[in-house]
Amino acid sequence: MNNDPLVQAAIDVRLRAYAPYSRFPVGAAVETADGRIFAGCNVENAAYPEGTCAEAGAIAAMVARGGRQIHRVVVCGGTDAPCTPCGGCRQKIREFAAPETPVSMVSAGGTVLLVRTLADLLPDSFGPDSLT
Ligand SMILES: O=c1ccn([C@H]2C[C@H](O)[C@@H](CO)O2)c(=O)[nH]1
Repeated sequence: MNNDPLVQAAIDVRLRAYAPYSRFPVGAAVETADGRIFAGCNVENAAYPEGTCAEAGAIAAMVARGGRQIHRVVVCGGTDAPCTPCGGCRQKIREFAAPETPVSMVSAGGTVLLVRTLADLLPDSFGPDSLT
């Protein structure tokens, strides 16, 4: 087990995922600069491309509560292989996180399988600062 509340949030929310097509439920949790935790799960759709990822749900929940800075991310894919964020989610995290922000991939039991920084996952990225 793991007593990190961010890990537990990702594990718990994964159980609420709606993934009838892929049968691959995912949970994600983000922690903001002020220590708040927001969680999200994947929500699939019969029109497949309309499905949304767990990370997108967690980020939307954060923004809806006024959060703007992600300090940590945890993703739980339920398998013993790390569930790394898809390319689109890496870019979504990039909008609100610094290059050194850790992204941890955990098992359903809370074992940390892999930790990468955002810059590891998305090198030479395009972000808000690129537009100024
Ligand atoms: O980091 C990830 C990887 C995959 N998925 C979802 C998308 C889809 O619903 C299912 C299979 O790809 O897993 C996520 O939510 N987050």
